[in-house]
Amino acid sequence: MPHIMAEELTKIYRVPVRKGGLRSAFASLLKPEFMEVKAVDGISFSIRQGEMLGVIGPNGAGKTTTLKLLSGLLCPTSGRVEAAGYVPWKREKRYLQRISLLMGNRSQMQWNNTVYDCMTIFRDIYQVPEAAFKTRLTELAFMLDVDKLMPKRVRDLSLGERSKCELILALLHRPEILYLDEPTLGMDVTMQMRLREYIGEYNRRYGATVILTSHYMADITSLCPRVMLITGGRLSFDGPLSGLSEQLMPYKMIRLALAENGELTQELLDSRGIPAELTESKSGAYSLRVRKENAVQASAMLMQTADLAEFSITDPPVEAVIDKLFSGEVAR
Ligand SMILES: Nc1ncnc2c1ncn2[C@@H]1O[C@H](COP(=O)(O)OP(=O)(O)OP(=O)(O)O)[C@@H](O)[C@H]1O
Repeated sequence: MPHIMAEELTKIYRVPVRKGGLRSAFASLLKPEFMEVKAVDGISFSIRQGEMLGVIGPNGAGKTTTLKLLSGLLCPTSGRVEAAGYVPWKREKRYLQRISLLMGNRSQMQWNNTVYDCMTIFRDIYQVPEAAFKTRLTELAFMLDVDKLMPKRVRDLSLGERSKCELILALLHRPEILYLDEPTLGMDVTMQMRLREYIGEYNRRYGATVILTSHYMADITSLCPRVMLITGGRLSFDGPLSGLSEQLMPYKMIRLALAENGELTQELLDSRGIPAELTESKSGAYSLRVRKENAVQASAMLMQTADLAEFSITDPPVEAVIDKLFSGEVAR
């Protein structure tokens, strides 16, 4: 049985339309107009217990709305959703105790409290036994290097420090499902790596299901064997990362270096009918892009045409695929 499943999940926001000008402002008071924003548009998927899933997509694609629907912060407009045997939007206490929703751009902590006070408030809300609270807090604070922050007021923390404390709060009650929305936001590179390591470790140790959104591809590539790509509220891809590049960029990269005094130009490639596009050339080293179906033919022709010192053929890096997707260069 899947741990989480969604069927034709849809969320439409109803947003009041505000027009400029005094007359229109009065008119909209008397007869308000609304427009509909379809943030999530009929997506279906299922997730096994213990899976780590990365949700990616451009700004405004519907990633956060999906996490809010799964965690029960929002009620779907239509469709079905179930997690750990519960219907999230019913917000049953037993469900809320099994999950955590961490949003990198929102704080769960009261600004005037000390960090330690926030921890004890969460301990009480989730009824974490005192001994377990102490052990978990000590371990997490050590791992994330925040021991010294405990007496500090939340309003005095830097963004990265706050993100680390938010993660501790999210893990104190040892949830079996972690919904992480941009968890590494504002952290320096070392801390991002440490946090990733810990999330991986948490998943392995407790068999937790983790659903993660991030614009940092390293979060996704290092943690998530499976990715879902959401674009315009729809699920455009669900599968392994490598499959995503197959779908979005059906190309191979050829890198080669020529033996002394050789030169490779686009004109030469075209004149010999080699189906490849020269994308970079630097001191005798070249990068070429070829469509997958032409890779073998292009490689053979290159070997006949030029005196090669080095030759390799690879898939495009996933970061390049995502960059292209986010910049709108790849058809969605
Ligand atoms: N409370 C809301 N009311 C109205 N529209 C909303 C609301 N929240 C989100 N939207 C709209 O729904 C769409 C999806 O937003 P969502 O926050 O889910 O996207 P996202 O993929 O998480 O984006 P980002 O990567 O920028 O965080 C966007 O068009 C957004 O403007």
